[in-house]
Amino acid sequence: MILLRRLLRQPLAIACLAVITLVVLACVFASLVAPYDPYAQDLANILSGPSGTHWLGTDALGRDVLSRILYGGRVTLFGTLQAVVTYVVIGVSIGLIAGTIGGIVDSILMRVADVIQSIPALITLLVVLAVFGRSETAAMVSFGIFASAGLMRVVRGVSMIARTEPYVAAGTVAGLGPFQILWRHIRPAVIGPVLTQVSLFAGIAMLVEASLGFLNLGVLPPAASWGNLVSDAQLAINRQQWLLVPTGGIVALMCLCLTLLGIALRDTYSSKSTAGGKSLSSWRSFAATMRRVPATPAAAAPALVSEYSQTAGREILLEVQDLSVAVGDLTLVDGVSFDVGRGETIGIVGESGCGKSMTVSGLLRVPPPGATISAARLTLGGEDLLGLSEQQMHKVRGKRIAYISQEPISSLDPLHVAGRQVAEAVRAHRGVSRSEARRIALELLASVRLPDPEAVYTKYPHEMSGGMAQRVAIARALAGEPELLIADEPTTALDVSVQAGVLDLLVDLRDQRGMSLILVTHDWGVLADVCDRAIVMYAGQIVEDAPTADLIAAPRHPYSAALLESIPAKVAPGVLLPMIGGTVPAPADWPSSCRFAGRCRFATDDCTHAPIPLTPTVTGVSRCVHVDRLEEKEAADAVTTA
Ligand SMILES: Nc1ncnc2c1ncn2[C@@H]1O[C@H](COP(=O)(O)OP(=O)(O)OP(=O)(O)O)[C@@H](O)[C@H]1O
Repeated sequence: MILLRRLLRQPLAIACLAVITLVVLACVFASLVAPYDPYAQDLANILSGPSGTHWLGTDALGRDVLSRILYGGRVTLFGTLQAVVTYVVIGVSIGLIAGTIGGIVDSILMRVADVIQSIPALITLLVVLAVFGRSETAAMVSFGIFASAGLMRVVRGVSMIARTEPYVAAGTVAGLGPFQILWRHIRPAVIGPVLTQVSLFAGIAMLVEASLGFLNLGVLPPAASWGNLVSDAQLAINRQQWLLVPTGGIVALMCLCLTLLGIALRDTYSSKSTAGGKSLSSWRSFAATMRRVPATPAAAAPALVSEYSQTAGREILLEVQDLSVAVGDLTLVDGVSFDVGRGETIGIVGESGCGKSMTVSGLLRVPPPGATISAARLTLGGEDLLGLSEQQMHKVRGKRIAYISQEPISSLDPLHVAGRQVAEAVRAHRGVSRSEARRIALELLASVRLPDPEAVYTKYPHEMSGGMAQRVAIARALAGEPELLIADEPTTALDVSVQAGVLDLLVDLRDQRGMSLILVTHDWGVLADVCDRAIVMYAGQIVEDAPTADLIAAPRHPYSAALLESIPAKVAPGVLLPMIGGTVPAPADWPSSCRFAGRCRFATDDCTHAPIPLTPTVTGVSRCVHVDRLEEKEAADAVTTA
């Protein structure tokens, strides 16, 4: 609808649509509008030229040219339609299959397309006509098949790109099935380019049909088609040149209008396209299986046996052990282990590129293209998520574990109103009727404190502010009544004035619903205010995991300490903000020993020989051999302060 509305804002497109519609209707209803019988001859009035009685003149047998154009149009338009339908059915279905399934299926289908495209279409048409006894239907269907290879490539390309759109990934994580994703999100992305291609192809197919008629390979005289009318006009050209004007003109006019309409559609479509973005959003929408690996005791155990994990009465909801994400030989997340208790909030903190988002992608089993995930243990409420098939995991995502991204607007599909996207998730998870889903969606929009849920329901993402869109995304995440909500930097892209409101909302929803929260953040203020426990990540590993208050008061890893020292709020006015020298190394440069050693003021030779395991500290766990030096420093600082 948006496409149509935008198209109708272009005068040239309106004119082309009007001409095409008028001509098609006049041909379809030729028996009502044509002034004469197309076969009626008036031999006393041949090649007469335009007159009051014959507006477009008569042909060499005195037949009315206007009537023959209208009746002949039926044949040409029907032939064109046959080619277009074949082109669309084959091109769209194979393009969608190749683009959404990918892999070997895609390779095979694209090789088939290569073969089809390498066959010379016109020569093959002549063969088809010879074999099928001049059947125009066989010729036009064959032409549709040959041309469909081009459409296959277009649809495949668009659906591959659409598959990586943030709102498609968000839909997958929200628990929508592959067919719902295909119908709701990929189909609208494909419609624009398909309509453009169809319009351009229809012009070409019409020319091909007219050429067959011109060469007397289509319907035979006295039946009319636009092609054989041009042929008749050409035969009479020495006696009456006018005849070529209406017969050739109608073909030229229709081809021109179809081509201009195709160009207008293309412009409309490309101005509508939206940009993608980073995070889970730019990742693959159809998730991966997960490899089970044996636990490595040194890496996994300490995080799970820390004093905090053993707190009496603490009920563990999520347990992650030795989670790794790799792209080829490159490990991006390296043996991450932690757990989340029911109703708890865990913060994951670290500089950009430390693997926070990738850890979340691993948990959800939605890795970036080409990445593999492995873990020794992954359980939710005691259920082994590692053993689940992708179909079963799909039911967990969105329903039991929900996700909200840092890009609220791009996580919503620009083509659907907000309420519909929330209602769609409600239906996917609760299996209720449309009207019930609408009612629940309105309730959810109200629960995220949107002032006028009815009005928000009908808004498109581009009509919303970032804060409003994030509340809609949260409402959608709540559709499945999740036990765990993962929020990847949920306030980063928002205006400072609305950040606090969104965080308060998350905390209130957590408390009201008894949900657990995993917050990925760069912001220590958020950690201090909201999180029970903080997990500090550096270069794909957990380097410290401790209750937030303890970690902030006395960090047990030099990286945590350095991050805390560089918080602007902790630095006195006029004093230069301490910065951590250097940057996080790229995954290919991660050493097997301490990864922070190159930037660490405590680094010694001990740090650069062998992998450093996580070891228990008085507050949690730390991956540092100099924890005692940090503790000494803490004691010295305490004395100085006193
Ligand atoms: N598709 C990919 N292929 C290869 N490497 C990738 C891919 N996506 C991310 N990476 C790398 O993985 C590492 C971890 O990235 P990740 O996005 O998890 O970091 P992050 O801590 O979440 O950063 P940010 O705070 O900027 O979101 C980075 O070095 C990044 O360059």
